[in-house]
Amino acid sequence: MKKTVHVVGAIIENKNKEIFCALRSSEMTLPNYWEFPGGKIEGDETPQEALAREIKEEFNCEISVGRKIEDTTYEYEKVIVRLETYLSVILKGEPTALEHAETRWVPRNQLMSLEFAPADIPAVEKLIAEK
Ligand SMILES: Nc1nc2c([nH]c(=O)n2[C@H]2C[C@H](O)[C@@H](COP(=O)(O)OP(=O)(O)OP(=O)(O)O)O2)c(=O)[nH]1
Repeated sequence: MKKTVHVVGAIIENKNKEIFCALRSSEMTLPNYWEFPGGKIEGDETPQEALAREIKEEFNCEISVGRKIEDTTYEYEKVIVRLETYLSVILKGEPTALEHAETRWVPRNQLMSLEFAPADIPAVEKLIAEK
């Protein structure tokens, strides 16, 4: 049976209403797809705690986690991913990509021009529809 992993992604928005998007590197699982950065929830972490930890680990900055945007489950070839995404803002620091291949700040109406991981598409569509 396929394993289900519970993943959280941060939809970080700046003052210009742009959203922080990160390109998974060729060394990561699901390489070369754009994503909302984050990762798997560990132990008894809340989604908010997991997100803050992952963003600190992967981008060396501090975020504040706000409202939930989407909660979708997507079945990949080898794994089932439950992805919860939360709107977030940067509290401290500038995000520096420590593991990702590239990062970009993108206005909502241009999100579709990036090739997002399939599990992220419902969140992308919701963000575009909101504005
Ligand atoms: N972080 C994140 N992962 C996503 C998104 N969309 C999506 O399908 N995924 C998938 C990719 C991975 O299979 C899984 C999370 O992996 P991860 O690489 O971020 O987390 P991790 O460091 O804890 O895990 P790993 O790659 O070492 O196995 O969820 C997304 O928007 N953000």
